[in-house]
Amino acid sequence: MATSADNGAPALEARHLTLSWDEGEHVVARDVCLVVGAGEVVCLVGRSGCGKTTILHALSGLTQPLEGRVLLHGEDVTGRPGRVSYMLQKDLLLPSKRILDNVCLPLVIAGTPAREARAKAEPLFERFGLSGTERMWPSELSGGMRQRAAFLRTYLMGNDVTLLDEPFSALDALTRADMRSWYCGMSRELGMASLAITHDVDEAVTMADRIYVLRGDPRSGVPSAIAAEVAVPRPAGNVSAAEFALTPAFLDCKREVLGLLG
Ligand SMILES: Nc1ncnc2c1ncn2[C@@H]1O[C@H](COP(=O)(O)OP(=O)(O)OP(=O)(O)O)[C@@H](O)[C@H]1O
Repeated sequence: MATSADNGAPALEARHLTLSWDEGEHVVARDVCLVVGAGEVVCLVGRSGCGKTTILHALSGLTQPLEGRVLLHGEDVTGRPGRVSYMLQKDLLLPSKRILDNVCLPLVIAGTPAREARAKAEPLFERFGLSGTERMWPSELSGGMRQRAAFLRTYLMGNDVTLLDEPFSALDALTRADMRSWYCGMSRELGMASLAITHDVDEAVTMADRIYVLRGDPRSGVPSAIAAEVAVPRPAGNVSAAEFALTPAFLDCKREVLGLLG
């Protein structure tokens, strides 16, 4: 696992988080520990309702854990929002703004003059596969292109840790597969630390370097916990995600994760 260059600490670390949505009345997850290094894509998988989003909220600082700490490059940021990027299923592009102005929004909100923000964003359009869309409206773009624009907007927030809450699930199957490959390549290339939650085991094995398996049933009073950490045997060289999905290594890993989910 890669660590940040400056102090050797992981980009993101959760230490013994215990979480609740109602200040301790109902515990959703207990003693959650995980790390994500720079240049890594990590998935957190678990059945619906087991507490994945609750964990992501705590990691983003939107909520305060009952116990435990969240560290960014070794710094305690527990309960402090705004330090990591957060990608949702919906792209949340503003329909009344052209794509260039949409992706510039975080910079403009942070006080960067619009002209300067555009100058910073424009050179990135090609890298994000968005060339030619600068002057277009969100309604003119396909779902995949809109999602790329949302990723560029997130990237411009300047955080090197990104949390993803099932960001591809609103896309059709083919676009979803393309976007996963594209995103993971981009995230690794830029040295970002990405943590994605999903209940789709195929998606997790396709995307991740490592998978944390979350198990429990908080609705029945059984708080979730990390049952295991599984390393994904990523194929060497230029093997496409579709080809990887047909290999024994992929199927073995998928079987292991499904077994752990119970
Ligand atoms: N405000 C709330 N009121 C009642 N129950 C809640 C609230 N917030 C979370 N929960 C409960 O906490 C548990 C965890 O919810 P969470 O959304 O984190 O799960 P999840 O794994 O992300 O689910 P999904 O995959 O369906 O999105 C669920 O059992 C849910 O019912």
